[in-house]
Amino acid sequence: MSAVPPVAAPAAVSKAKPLLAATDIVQEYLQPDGKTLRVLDGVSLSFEAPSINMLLGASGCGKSTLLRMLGGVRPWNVKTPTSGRVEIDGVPCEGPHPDTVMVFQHYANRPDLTVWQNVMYPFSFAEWKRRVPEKEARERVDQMLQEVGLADKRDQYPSQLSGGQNQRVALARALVLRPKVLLMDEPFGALDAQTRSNMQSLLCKLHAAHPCVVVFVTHDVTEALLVGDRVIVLSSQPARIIEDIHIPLRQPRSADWLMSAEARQLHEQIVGHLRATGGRGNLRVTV
Ligand SMILES: Nc1ncnc2c1ncn2[C@@H]1O[C@H](COP(=O)(O)OP(=O)(O)OP(=O)(O)O)[C@@H](O)[C@H]1O
Repeated sequence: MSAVPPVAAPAAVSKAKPLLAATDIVQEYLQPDGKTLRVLDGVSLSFEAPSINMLLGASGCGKSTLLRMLGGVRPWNVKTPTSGRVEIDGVPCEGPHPDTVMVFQHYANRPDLTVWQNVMYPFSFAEWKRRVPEKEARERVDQMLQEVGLADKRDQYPSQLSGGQNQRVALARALVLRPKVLLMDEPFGALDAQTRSNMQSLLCKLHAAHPCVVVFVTHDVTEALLVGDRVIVLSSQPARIIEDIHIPLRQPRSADWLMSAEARQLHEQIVGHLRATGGRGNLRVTV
């Protein structure tokens, strides 16, 4: 009998840990009537490389719940997540993480601080004092204000700024920390169309200069297509992932591209999913 030739052992495949990963996430909330509301149902997502990832879904489906969870923000009286896990760089994320920052629609600028002081503000906390020497922090703030186009407003207060300018301050305060993960909850939702478009372009520019994983909640399909490298669509409550689209064309994407056959097909696909989920209102479709 001839000997069976030895089979070569497969080469070890080294797989980099994702920058951010959520695995089998279930979130349930106890309702005032004693019933349990399941909001997220087995959501798994992983983000390997710097990219802008848009999260779309009907109002109330659980987008903010998922986003806050990715940032380690836990409601004080609720076990979050009910089951499943979030990891940053392969390490379980149990609470707010220094490499993760959040930007909200209501930009949370301190009214008693100037623009410069607002962007410098995170460096007043012990963790950031330890991480970044004061001289470097000041240089970073000056540089960020240049990048967001607010160098000439550095001594003004938030009440003296427009909504778009205030959101630039919030974005500068987030990116000055050079985060690995930037979580954005409808950051441009309250802005007029022109300002919103300017902010979308600015975000793409800033992201190219400061690569990180951005997870961006929006109701706006056009915004998702213009800004996102990836568009993740959630079903209505309880949320599951029903579509995960990678957009190969690099930003900045033009309004002309939105009229292309490729963009129109993607738009129809996403809107179709959102409509099929029964989208309880609040779905903005702007193409
Ligand atoms: N701490 C909590 N306790 C109880 N229920 C909660 C809590 N936080 C959120 N919920 C419920 O979870 C559901 C999802 O809320 P969430 O804010 O995550 O949705 P969303 O998709 O971001 O909504 P929207 O698009 O309207 O902002 C809602 O029904 C909400 O009432």
